[in-house]
Amino acid sequence: MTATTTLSAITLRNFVGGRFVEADRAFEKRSPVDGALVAMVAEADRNTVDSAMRSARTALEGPWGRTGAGERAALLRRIADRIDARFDDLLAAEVSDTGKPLHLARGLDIARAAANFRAFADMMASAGIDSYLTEMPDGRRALNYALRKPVGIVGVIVPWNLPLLLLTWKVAPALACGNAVVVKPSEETPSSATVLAEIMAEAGVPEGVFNLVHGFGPDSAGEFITTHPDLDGITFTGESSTGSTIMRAAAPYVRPVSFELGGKNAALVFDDVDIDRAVDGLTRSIFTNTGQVCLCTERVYIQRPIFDEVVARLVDSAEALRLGRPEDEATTTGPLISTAHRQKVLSYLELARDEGARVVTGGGIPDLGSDLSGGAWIEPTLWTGLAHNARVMREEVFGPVAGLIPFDTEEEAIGLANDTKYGLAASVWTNDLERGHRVAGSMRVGISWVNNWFMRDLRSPFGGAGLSGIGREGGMHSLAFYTEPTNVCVTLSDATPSDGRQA
Ligand SMILES: NC(=O)C1=CN([C@@H]2O[C@H](COP(=O)(O)OP(=O)(O)OC[C@H]3O[C@@H](n4cnc5c(N)ncnc54)[C@H](O)[C@@H]3O)[C@@H](O)[C@H]2O)C=CC1
Ligand SMILES: O=C(O)/C=C/C=C(\O)C(=O)O
Repeated sequence: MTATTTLSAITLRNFVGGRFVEADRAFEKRSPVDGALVAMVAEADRNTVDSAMRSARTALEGPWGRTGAGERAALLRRIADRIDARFDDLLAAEVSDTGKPLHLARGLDIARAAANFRAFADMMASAGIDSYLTEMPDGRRALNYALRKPVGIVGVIVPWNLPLLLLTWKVAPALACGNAVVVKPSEETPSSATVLAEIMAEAGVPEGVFNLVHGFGPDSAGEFITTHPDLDGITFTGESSTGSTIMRAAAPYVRPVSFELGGKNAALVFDDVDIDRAVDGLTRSIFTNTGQVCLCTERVYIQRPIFDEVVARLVDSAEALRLGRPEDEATTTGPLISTAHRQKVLSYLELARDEGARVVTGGGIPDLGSDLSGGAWIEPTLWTGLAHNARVMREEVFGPVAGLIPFDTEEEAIGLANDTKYGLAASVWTNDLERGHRVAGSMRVGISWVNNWFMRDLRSPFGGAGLSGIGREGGMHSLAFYTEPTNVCVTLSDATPSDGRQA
């Protein structure tokens, strides 16, 4: 993506204080399908971010700061209804930015955006509060209860892989809890967030509660948000090293952060498994969204007696994937997000070869004809023959790739899967229920699936251990992050001394 000063064709603007505003600079968003220009995007400068922060503060100090949970839940439902009404606009926006297949964006990204608002509306409307009847040793009694208050202004910074899904996963609970937000989508995916800003206005979200600023990370909108003195908390999804940078920005102000970062997720395939089911699940877990989901599998450990068969079946599945234009219903797999990201993925494929991998399918740039030659296409790729400690088996690639490694015993497989600095997700494939529970429970990760992948319950904790993040979101975990409790302790009865006098 290139920065430019051409302003005449700006199509996507920043949304501050309830209206779209002008900017002095703009950048191009190009399609990863064929390199065509998708939009000129207004880049927010420091003043625009300042103004977003002021609008957010004004909203918090106004009627928004006094809304009840029921009122906010009703607002979230109106937003969800508007997402349904603008479904096709969101779909078009998401697909033109990412190049992902229409059916994927329809079934996953846009559907989840509405579901995120409805789920947190339900949770907020029905959530109780912490309360304790306290009995002191001397006989005094009190009622403790914790009021849930908004954190304040929350900076929401999200990546390009599941743009609307991840944005709404954070905005929905933040608004449910009464916060105001300043959000920055990735520079690669500005479109669906802009439609969401329109939806916020249509649904009646008060001015200043939802602010959208476009731009990059360092020395741009991302940095201006995370270093802003008036910010109260940061929620971020993206690369682990960006998480470190944002943590440093948060440190001087001791701001709460919630991070969902990278992964190097393992799948463990035992020889008692139903191979059809495992191959189907692994194919999805390696290649969905062209491998650009933080939960995707990049390491597959397969028990030795079925290793050759599973490898052959996975190769067949990878070769059956159809790369092509998103609007073609037969397309299973889109491009990577950009040619810059493809360069990174290709450098890992080169590294795999240098480290001694045997590439069993894929490994390069496909020839999809001259129409698509300007896109960020890459072949679904699998390799074998690498030791578990090879660099490419330890670092996140974030593409449609995986390394396949045999193992002998359950203990060995658990050790291999857990031998990583990441700790986001794992999947276990077995027909032995006891083993499924045992192995899934011993994974050092935030989410561990047995015989499935990416089946989500929005009430469950979501996040990662180690380099994969800090904290959890989802259900009550989101309500905990997006609120600041004030515990109130009220005396119910004073102590009664043993001789009967009042204390
Ligand atoms: N969920 C995940 O695990 C993801 C991992 N990645 C990996 O990260 C690599 C880089 O992709 P990026 O989109 O550049 O990820 P990133 O982590 O740099 O960007 C994510 C978001 O953070 C913003 N950002 C970047 N630097 C920032 C800073 N210093 N302060 C505040 N905001 C900042 C970006 O503008 C974007 O909105 C990819 O090649 C991929 O391997 C990318 C996206 C998601
Ligand atoms: O289901 C979710 O809430 C999130 C899924 C994926 C990511 O967080 C990611 O790919 O970054």
